[in-house]
Amino acid sequence: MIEAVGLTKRFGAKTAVDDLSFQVRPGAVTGFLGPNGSGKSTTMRMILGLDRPTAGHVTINGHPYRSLPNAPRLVGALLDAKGVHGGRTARNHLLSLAQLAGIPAPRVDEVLGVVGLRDVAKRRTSGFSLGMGQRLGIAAALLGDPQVLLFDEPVNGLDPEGIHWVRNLMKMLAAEGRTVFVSSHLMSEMALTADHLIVIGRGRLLSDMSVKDFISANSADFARVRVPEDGPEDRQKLTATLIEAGGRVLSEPGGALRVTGLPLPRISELAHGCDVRLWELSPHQASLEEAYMRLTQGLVDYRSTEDAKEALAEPPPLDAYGYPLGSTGPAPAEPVEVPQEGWFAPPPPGGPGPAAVPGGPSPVGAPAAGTPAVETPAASSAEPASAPAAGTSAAAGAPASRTPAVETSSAVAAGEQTSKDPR
Ligand SMILES: Nc1ncnc2c1ncn2[C@@H]1O[C@H](COP(=O)(O)OP(=O)(O)OP(=O)(O)O)[C@@H](O)[C@H]1O
Repeated sequence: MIEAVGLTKRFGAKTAVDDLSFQVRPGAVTGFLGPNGSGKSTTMRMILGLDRPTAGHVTINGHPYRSLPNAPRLVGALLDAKGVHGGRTARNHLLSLAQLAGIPAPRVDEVLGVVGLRDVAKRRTSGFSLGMGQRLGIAAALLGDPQVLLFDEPVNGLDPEGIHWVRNLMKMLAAEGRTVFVSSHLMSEMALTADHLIVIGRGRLLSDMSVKDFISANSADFARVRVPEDGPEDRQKLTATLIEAGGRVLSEPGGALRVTGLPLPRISELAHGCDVRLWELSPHQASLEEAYMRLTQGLVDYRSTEDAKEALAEPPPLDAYGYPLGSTGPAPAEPVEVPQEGWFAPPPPGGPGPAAVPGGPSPVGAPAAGTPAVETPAASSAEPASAPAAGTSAAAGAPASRTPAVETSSAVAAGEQTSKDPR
């Protein structure tokens, strides 16, 4: 088991790791996630005794790495696959590591076979591709048949077959009772590989829980409801009924409704009660990537100036009609388009306002009594230029008289919304 307590690392004025405490248990793959520069590699380096903590400590099976008897046989790590002498062959590289750790030479050929490099064992590593280098780094980590394994971005540069292989390898190592700690930016891969997640942002712990709990904690599940396309009145009627029953409703560009706050059977009953036929009633849960983006998007240090989410990171608080609070000026001619992002469901009834759901479609507040509050929904992440621009310009506008939320919804209902549904 790896255990960090109050682990902190400063480089001059920069705090790379800030009071981190966590445990990585055996028998499971623990994913280590965080945006670029959040401190993952520094944490791994401290675990391996390569960086000295400024404060706190980290142990492996109760001992700091440097005090472990025969550490190379207990702990294997892939930190930087490029850290190899290019003039050596793959086999000689592993052989030198084996000799330093007192590992018998036949083990070298064994691990070369495991990582699929037997045919190129006698080639100099300077000619290796990125993926071959990663495989060699994994071979080095496996050399001592260790109980504790750390992998920093192991699938970096691997082809799909290689990624699949690493996934199975990690799972197999964990199933054998080993401790497997692996960092990655590939969320789809982590979702398939990891059992547990430790997520950090700017050096601090953001989350420490199972993958399943992480997704439920950081995403809003919703029901997608679709009525026949020839029935816009039915759509309005159903929307009003759902809101009256305590649900929250977003309107999708494709015509479907996203509903939270009501279980699926209740939605079905309510539709039946108001005599509206349904074409679709399906549950939706966010992916790990969506949940991760939702948790970390305010903590990303490096972001492209063309990144659509930049405009969504810290939306200003909005008033009941989707305009920035306290703004004044001429009303826009068109209904307001709100900042949009793919995975957001409406906030739960009585739940947090827009500031608590960064980047989500802005809740437009309670409508006049009896008026359905359909909110403009998520736009395609494949269309980054249009959706945020619309949201940003709306936020930047300074209207004096407000366009009520329901006008936005009726524009959507009438098919005037041009954004595509990302799903
Ligand atoms: N030796 C060093 N000297 C100064 N600053 C450092 C040093 N090592 C890391 N840092 C800084 O510490 C912070 C955390 O870096 P680290 O490499 O641990 O992040 P990371 O989460 O592994 O990033 P990535 O996902 O991009 O690999 C960064 O701001 C980095 O610039």
